[in-house]
Amino acid sequence: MLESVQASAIRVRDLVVGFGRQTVLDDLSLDVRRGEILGLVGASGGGKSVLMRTIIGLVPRRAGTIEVMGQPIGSAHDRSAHGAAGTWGILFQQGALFSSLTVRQNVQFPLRENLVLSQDLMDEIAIAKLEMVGLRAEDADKYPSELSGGMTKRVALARALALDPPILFLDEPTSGLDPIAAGDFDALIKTLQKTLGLTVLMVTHDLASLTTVCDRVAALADGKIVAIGPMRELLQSEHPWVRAYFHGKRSQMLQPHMR
Ligand SMILES: Nc1ncnc2c1ncn2[C@@H]1O[C@H](COP(=O)(O)OP(=O)(O)OP(=O)(O)O)[C@@H](O)[C@H]1O
Repeated sequence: MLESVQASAIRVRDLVVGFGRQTVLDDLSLDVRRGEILGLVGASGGGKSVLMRTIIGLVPRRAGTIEVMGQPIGSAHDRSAHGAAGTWGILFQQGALFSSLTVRQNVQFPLRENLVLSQDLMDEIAIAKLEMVGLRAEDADKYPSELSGGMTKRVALARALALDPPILFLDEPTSGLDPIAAGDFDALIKTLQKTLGLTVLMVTHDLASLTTVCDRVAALADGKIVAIGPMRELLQSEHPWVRAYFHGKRSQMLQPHMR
């Protein structure tokens, strides 16, 4: 396949990240291809969030290089959560909407922070983003406390998409949702990938998401990516942690056909 088709949206090489005497990421390399949804799995405390936070420049690194859309990412702390000029949007684990702001104001927050736009235009953009994630214009004046868990995630997603970023980081997007809401959210991510051409890096423990939404899955163990590929390849991996993760008792109970 042509190099340009396979070009990386995110390229990580020989990354080392640690805190004090603890090394969390140890010579880690990873490519996220443009336009793909890459799922990231790993043990609890294994460094998935640290990897994501390092890619967006929030955590300093000890060694290694990171490029996002061909641009080197510095090790500094000076990046906003929406990336330089909207390079990425982020959906953090808790959704984290501002409770004192309405849905509309939450979605407009990155616009206010990064651009100078008229209120009318910002209102138009907010409604367009809400509709994009399956919410109605009527929801715009609600406060976060008036939303269901699924709606909260959708508003957080609309906010992450406010600046039309080419890359989306999702940290356990379906955690806390019932299986139907989780399935709907997965379908939404897939639709956004197709319609907007988004590249998505998604930390998830949700086996259904890994199977149905992710083009490839990467497994993080011992501070490195120990396996990467389509789900069917991960299921064949001989790596002990990957085997334990996908073929352990709990996984088998949930997905008997995966054996
Ligand atoms: N700012 C920090 N200072 C010190 N140690 C940290 C910091 N951030 C993360 N760590 C440590 O790095 C390790 C990896 O944490 P991380 O949050 O990336 O795990 P994770 O794989 O995302 O886990 P989970 O699936 O439970 O969310 C943990 O041991 C954690 O205590």
